[in-house]
Amino acid sequence: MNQSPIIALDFSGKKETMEFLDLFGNEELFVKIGMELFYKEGPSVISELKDRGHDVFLDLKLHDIPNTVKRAMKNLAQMGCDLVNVQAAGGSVMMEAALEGLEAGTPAGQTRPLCISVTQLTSTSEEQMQSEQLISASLGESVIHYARISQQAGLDGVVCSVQEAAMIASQIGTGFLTVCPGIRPAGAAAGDQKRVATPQQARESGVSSIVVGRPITTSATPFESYRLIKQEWEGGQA
Ligand SMILES: O=c1ccn([C@@H]2O[C@H](COP(=O)(O)O)[C@@H](O)[C@H]2O)c(=O)[nH]1
Repeated sequence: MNQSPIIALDFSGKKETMEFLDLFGNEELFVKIGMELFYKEGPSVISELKDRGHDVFLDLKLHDIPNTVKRAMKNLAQMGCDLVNVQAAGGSVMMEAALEGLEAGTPAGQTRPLCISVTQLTSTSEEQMQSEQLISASLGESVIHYARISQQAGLDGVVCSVQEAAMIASQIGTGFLTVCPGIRPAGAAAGDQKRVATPQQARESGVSSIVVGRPITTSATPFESYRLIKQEWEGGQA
């Protein structure tokens, strides 16, 4: 998978999104479309981003009965995105159905989008998980459990925080993707994120990919902020 930081394009519409991306010149990016942008603009925003040469993570976090997820994934597979996701809480049968849908919808001669599951949102604290989801395990145990059933269902990886990535790599294997939001350069506001880490901590923890939104999208100089985060993530010169 493309190792560049994944930029979360949490914008209200296509115009604002494309004006933001124009600031990056010809840079080939890995971008993430979430619910806000996709529900406003629909599939056309994916094809426009692909035409611009970007890799696309469609972050809709599907969570429904297996039949519904399978049929939805069949449609998503035809949109040309590179990475999609589901909620692990939907269960292993739902995750298997997601993969069946992706296989069925992928055009002949193309490879299916990678599919990962969300374990515990990076905006969730252990206290909140235990009191609101009534999970008595630790947050780390919950994430590992979800990662394990996701791998058994055939998924390619998980969304988790940097804090759980090394444990997943040691218990499940380094080939299993750990895609980590909640990334904040030192001193940046966490906002609604609870389990945060810097790009350097992400690199040192061996995560597969980082997802970064507001530290880039709300920056006065987005390309410069992206460049610095990428440099810290890669551990070298920009
Ligand atoms: O557990 C999760 C799953 C998804 N996200 C998404 O990542 C970005 C993070 O944006 P920031 O502005 O850097 O906080 C956002 O699009 C979320 O929907 C996540 O944060 N945590």
